Parts: sequence; C-alpha cells; structure tokens
Amino acid sequence: MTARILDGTATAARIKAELTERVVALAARGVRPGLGTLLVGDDPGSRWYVAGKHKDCAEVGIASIREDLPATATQDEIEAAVRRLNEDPECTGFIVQLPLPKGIDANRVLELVDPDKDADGLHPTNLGRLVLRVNEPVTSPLPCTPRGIIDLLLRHDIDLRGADVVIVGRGVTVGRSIGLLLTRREINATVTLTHTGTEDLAEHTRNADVVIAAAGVPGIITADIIKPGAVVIDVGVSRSTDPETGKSRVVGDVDPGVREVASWVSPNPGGVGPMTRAMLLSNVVDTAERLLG
Ligand SMILES: Nc1nc2c(c(=O)[nH]1)N[C@@H](CN(C=O)c1ccc(C(=O)N[C@@H](CCC(=O)O)C(=O)O)cc1)CN2
Repeated sequence: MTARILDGTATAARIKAELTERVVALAARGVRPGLGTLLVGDDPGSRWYVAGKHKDCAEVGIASIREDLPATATQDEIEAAVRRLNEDPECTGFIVQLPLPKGIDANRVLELVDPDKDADGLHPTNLGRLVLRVNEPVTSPLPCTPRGIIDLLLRHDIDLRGADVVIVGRGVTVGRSIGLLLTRREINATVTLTHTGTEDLAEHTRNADVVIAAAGVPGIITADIIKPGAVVIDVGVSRSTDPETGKSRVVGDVDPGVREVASWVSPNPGGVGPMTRAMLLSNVVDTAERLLG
C-alpha cells in the first residue's frame, strides 16, 4: 500500500479563498478584522513565522498590526505591549510569538492577553471553556494546530467517529489540547495520550486508527509500529542540515517508510504547518464575525 497525501498546502489555499469571501462580507458590514503579532527578539525562525502570518493576512484582506521588541525587552515592556494590543480597536485578535526569550515568564504574558482577542486559542480561559463545555457549541477561539489537524482530516472525508486516536507528545499547543477537541460529541474519537513516560509506545500505536505524532523526535514513528491502513499525522518539527545544499530543513517525527503501510499521511513540511497558519486566520475572522453578533 502507498499512502495518500493529506496536502496541507492545497487545503490551506482553499480555506484562505473561503476566508477572503468572509472578509469581503464583513467589510460590507463595516468591519475589518485585524491580526496583531508580538515578536520579541531576533530569532530567525520566529521572524520568518511572524512575516508569514502578515503575508497570509494581506492575502485574505485582514489588517496587520505589529509590535516588535528587541531581545533585551523586559517583562514589563513585553506586558505593556500586550496591553496596547488588548486596547487597540484595529486589532481584533493577536498572538504572542513563542518561544519568548529566556528569563521571561511566558505564562504571565499569555495570561494578560484579553481572552476575546486570543487568536491562538491558548489562553487559560479559552482552554478552560473547552474543558467545561462538552455538550454545548464552543464559541471561543480554538487552538490553531489541533483545529488545523481535525479540519485537514474532515476535509479529506476521514471519519473520526469511534476512531482510536493515539497522540504522541503532551505539549500544550498540540498533544494536550487536541484531545479536548477529538473527544467532543460531534467528533466522538477515543483518545490515548502517550508521552516520554509511556512504557511501550508501539503497543499503543499498533492498535491505532489514527496516530498524531507531536513528539519532536525525528523518525520516532516507524512502519513497524503502525497498523496497516492507519492515518498518520506528522506534527513534529526538528531541524537538520541538508548534506547536499548545506541549508537547514524540517525533519518530522514520521519515518518515510510509514507511507508503505498507512492509508493517509500528512507530509512535513506541507501538512500541518500551513493548516496551523490557515486556522490562525480563521480564528481572527470568526472573532470579527462574533463581534457583529
Ligand atoms: N504563538 C505561537 N507561537 C508558535 C506557534 C503557534 O502556533 N503560536 N507555532 C510554532 C511556529 N509557527 C507559528 O507560529 C509555525 C510553524 C511552522 C509553520 C509552517 O507552515 N511550516 C512549514 C515548514 C516551514 C519550514 O520549512 O521551515 C510547513 O510545515 O510546511 C507555520 C507556523 C512555534 N511558535
């Protein structure tokens, strides 16, 4: 069997086209959504991600607001920038680009974000709403990567009802939060969350209908620990240097041999990353639509 590809780049392009229409409809009602970003320091990766977010905004007609601070910015200066974005009427949603420099209390910064402007869906209030509102529709922003993974699966008609899903990795942005979405009644998957303390990872993954690999360990998911026909999502981001070009490249958690046993795999790059970006835009547009009631 050769797996089919869950093309995140093409799917994200379709989502952006849909969002462009919604932004035009909002403009007709006098509302322009605006995404704010707070970037601290000069890490090239973070700068690239933030630049990508503003490029995406321009593509769909969302306004861009930037707060860029030097790596020497103090906790107080960063918190003041969050307050400016909270109060800026042009900014309907914003993100604090992670990671923040060493020595900064990131949780304190993130808790200062107005939950109604939390475009990443990672504010404790919004994660708490996901925990508490099991039986009602959630109208607060959802975490972008989990939302993007589920959207990618559903848009390829992969039925998650009753599916056994094994998540590898317990980070907040993916591992812990995606379980909250997958176990909602409208999805109804059964979730196992594995992590570095799991004694026998293979015992879990071999029985899974869907494996979501977010461990950040290159090639940890190999063909021999995947059930034939399973769906495998590669979220891991590690970097290595390409021996031919000398350039840095992304390496995922999923070994290429998995494509011989799985029914679907998400490539990395080109899978979950573009979907995460598209979901950030979706959160901003959703919030602007909610503002109109
Ligand atoms: N506040 C946040 N900070 C960070 C997040 C986040 O969701 N919110 N996630 C990552 C970085 N990130 C977005 O900020 C992000 C990472 C990767 C991609 C992406 O599209 N990657 C490409 C590959 C790019 C490459 O070759 O380097 C892909 O997967 O195709 C988008 C966004 C940490 N910080």
